[in-house]
This record gives sequence, structure tokens and C-alpha cells, in this order.
Amino acid sequence: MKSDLVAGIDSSTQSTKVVVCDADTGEIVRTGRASHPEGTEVAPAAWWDAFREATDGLLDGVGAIGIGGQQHGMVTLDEAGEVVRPALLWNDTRSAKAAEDLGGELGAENWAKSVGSLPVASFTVTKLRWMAENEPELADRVARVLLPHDWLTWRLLGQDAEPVTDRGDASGTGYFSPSTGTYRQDLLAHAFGGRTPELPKVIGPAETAGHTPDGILVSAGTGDNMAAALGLELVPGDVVVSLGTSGTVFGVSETASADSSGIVAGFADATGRFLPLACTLNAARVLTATSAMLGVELAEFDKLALAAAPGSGGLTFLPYLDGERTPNLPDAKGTLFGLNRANMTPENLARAAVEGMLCGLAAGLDALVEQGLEVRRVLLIGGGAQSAAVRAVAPIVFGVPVVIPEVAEYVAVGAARQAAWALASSTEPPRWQEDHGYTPLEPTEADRAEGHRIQQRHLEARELGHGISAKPKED
Ligand SMILES: Nc1ncnc2c1ncn2[C@@H]1O[C@H](COP(=O)(O)OP(=O)(O)O)[C@@H](O)[C@H]1O
Ligand SMILES: O=C(CO)[C@@H](O)[C@H](O)COP(=O)(O)O
Repeated sequence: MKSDLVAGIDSSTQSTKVVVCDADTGEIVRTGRASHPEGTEVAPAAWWDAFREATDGLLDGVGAIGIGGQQHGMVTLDEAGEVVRPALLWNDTRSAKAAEDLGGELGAENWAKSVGSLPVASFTVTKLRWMAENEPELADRVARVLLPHDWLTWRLLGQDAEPVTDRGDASGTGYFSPSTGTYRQDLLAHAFGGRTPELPKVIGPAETAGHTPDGILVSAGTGDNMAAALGLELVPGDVVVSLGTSGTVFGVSETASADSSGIVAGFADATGRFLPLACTLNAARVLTATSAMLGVELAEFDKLALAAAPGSGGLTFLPYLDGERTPNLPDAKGTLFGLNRANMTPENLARAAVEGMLCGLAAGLDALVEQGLEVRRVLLIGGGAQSAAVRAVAPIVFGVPVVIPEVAEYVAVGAARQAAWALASSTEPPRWQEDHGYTPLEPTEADRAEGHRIQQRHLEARELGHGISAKPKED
């Protein structure tokens, strides 16, 4: 008997990626891709165009489809369902002051307790405050607020459908409580100048959002990091480091987290559990920007970085090229420390870029451990994980075994797995991965010591350059 096919979509910052999988085994049978426009402010129609281009000719025989989308983006609609202004994306930092104000008005402890996270410029709630203050006439027209994946799901269903979301993506808004699974309308109204736009209905992990006009079942969808966790069939002890436009480090947990330092965001996952996560604004693009500066292709950049010794001859690169989110320095610029005539080589600079990018995530990993997350090994995914230099340096900087799962678009795979789950309407999602089964890259004792030194220098440079404490504060 021919089994059903399911499609998963990853509508992330730089592109839309599609996988079509066998619903029983997860085997990937077709893939597609289309680029998104540059910029941190994007018309949602561009995601729809990219969806259509990426799925062109791929959906024959597909019984269900799920969408994983970049988190946090603010999509505002008027009464007629028309977009009020281009969406502000997670990496748009114009709402930094609004974030600071909201933090001050309600207090860090309060935010952490209410929604599991502190509002930083990435979060939807801060973008709404920015809009209320800077575009009040447009804000008055907003009848509904959606996230990128909510909007795409709704567009797929047809505009008479009721907009839906899931608890994973909702947990990145700043007005949803992951622990109670309900919206905090009071926080939304507080941020948005008393306005109370409609929000999408939060449906369960295996619920059906509806059907496309062609009769394809559409699942709830979720945020891209939650979809990656679903695609990797993440279990406790496995921590993901994803190197896309953003760098993220996260793991699954049975309990909600509430980090009032703001380093760890206490998100929900796409299965009913939780997904504590730390996110940097600067990941794979640090590598592409540095290789462009050095005038070399990425393969040559890798060779340069691998030719330098660990520690980059004493160079420390704080790669805050697009500002930074963790640590919360939205206006920061990149800084290179420790130059002398002997160490100013392309090799050291390439390696310092890799080490600097990974050190930001190692600090996030430490914060997750402080929140009680078990870390047995790191699974390295995303575009940047294709770099040979990143693969070699990661075990040194993280100090734990690093596994590189077979190259695949795990966000799209997770969205497809959610679609298969909704199609089967089973209690548990289908098992697709036996085990990652790949030989971990184990750091030696000497690697761990070197990694510790590199990380210490990174934290000291942070303190020197940006006046922030190198060590987490004691309570
Ligand atoms: N071999 C490589 N070395 C370094 N960076 C790479 C490599 N291959 C792809 N990338 C980078 O990965 C990024 C895309 O990763 P991806 O996970 O698809 O991002 P996103 O999901 O944010 O759109 C791009 O910036 C791309 O240049
Ligand atoms: O803001 C976050 C996580 O909180 C980002 O991880 C976005 O979800 C964008 O993801 P990528 O496009 O980098 O995959």
C-alpha cells in the first residue's frame, strides 16, 4: 500500500525550505528552496511568494503540511485582514528602548514569572510598544496580531479560516504564559497603549488547523527552533546548537524555566513540554562576513581557520556585527581584541571569528546548565554547521561531545513530522529517527582546558569592551 506523503516548511530569516517526507518513515523524497528578501522589515507577501516558489511542483500526493517559521516577527492585520505595515522581524532592534521600558515598568522577576522570559528587542511585545509610540495611527488600525508562521498557516487555509498558532511559537511573543498555556491579555494591552487586538487561537501539538482549498490537512505549525527540536526528536541530555542567521542553544525540559537574568528564554516546545533557549543575533553571517572581508570563499575560510592554533594567537573577536541579543547589547558593534604584529594573520582572524561566534553560544549553554538543563552532548545544526572549521572548534569551545547529525533541514523535517502526527491523529508523533548514531567528536582534557581559556578571554573582552559583568551575578 502506498503511504501518505507529508510536507514540512521552514520559513526562516533568509529563505523558505521544503521537505516532502514519507509519513511513516520520515524518508525525505523531495526538497525545495526559495530566498527571502534582505532586511529586518519584510512584507509577509514575500514569504508567501517564497512558499509558492519553493513548493512549486512538490505537493503532488501530499496529505498534510506543517509550517515552522522564524520566531517573534510582528505581523499586524486590519479589520479586513490586510497587512497594516511590513512585519518587523526578530532581528530588528529598533524596539530596544521599548524593551528596556517594559522591563523597567513591570520588573524582571515579574516578566520571568508571567511569561518565562524578559522582553528583549526580538520579542513581539516590544515591537507592539514601539509601534504604539512611533506609529500610533497605524497601531489604531491593528485588529489582529500574528507571528510569521501563524500568518502563513492562515494564508494556506484561506482567509475565511480562523487564525491559529501553537504554544511553542506563542511563547516567544511576551504575552503568553508557557506554564499556564494562556495569553496574558493584560500584558498585551499594557504594551500596546491599551489596544487589545485579536490573537490567534492556540491549538494542541497534534491538532489540525484546517484544510487547504485543495484538501491538504494543515497542522498547527510552530516556531523554527521548536520545529527543529521536533525534527531531531530531542530527548533530555541532548542540547541543540543551531547556527543559522541566529545562533540558538536549547534543550527540552519537563519544567518551565523563568530566568530573571534574561539570558535564557523560557519557551514552550511543540510537544507539550518546554524549550529553554538562549539566542544570539550573530551566527553564520559572522563566518560569511569574515570570509568576504578576507576575500575568500567559505571553503578557503575554513582552511585558514584550521591552519591557526586554538586561541587564534591571542585574538578575541566579539562578533556583534548586527548588535547583540545575548548578551543584551542591541546597539553593540563588533570588536577585535589582542592584535599585535605577529598575530595579525588571515588565519588567526578566521579562527577568531569561529571561536567568537561559538563562545557566545557557550555562554548560553552555561546559562542553560544554571537553569538546571542536563547537557550530555551537543547536536550541531543549521547552515553554519556545514563549516569544517566550526565542526573542529565546537568540541573545544563547548567542552562536551559534539554530534553532527546527517545534513538535513531539521526545521522543515520537524514541521513535516508535526503534519504526519496530525494526519495520524495519534497520541505520540511518529518515530522517524532511530538514533543520531553518529560518532561524537569528543574533546580531550587538553581541548577542554584550551576551550576554557578561550571562553575566559571572550568573557573578559566582553567586560572590557561593553562594561558588562563577565560572570553571572550571584542572587
Ligand atoms: N559551509 C558553510 N560555512 C559557513 N556558513 C555557511 C556554510 N553553508 C551555509 N552557510 C551559511 O548559513 C546561513 C544559512 O543557514 P540557515 O540555517 O539556512 O539560516 P536561516 O534558517 O536563518 O535562514 C547562511 O548565512 C549561509 O551563508
Ligand atoms: O529569535 C529567534 C529565537 O528566539 C531566532 O532563532 C529566530 O527564530 C530566527 O531563526 P533563524 O532564521 O536564525 O533560524
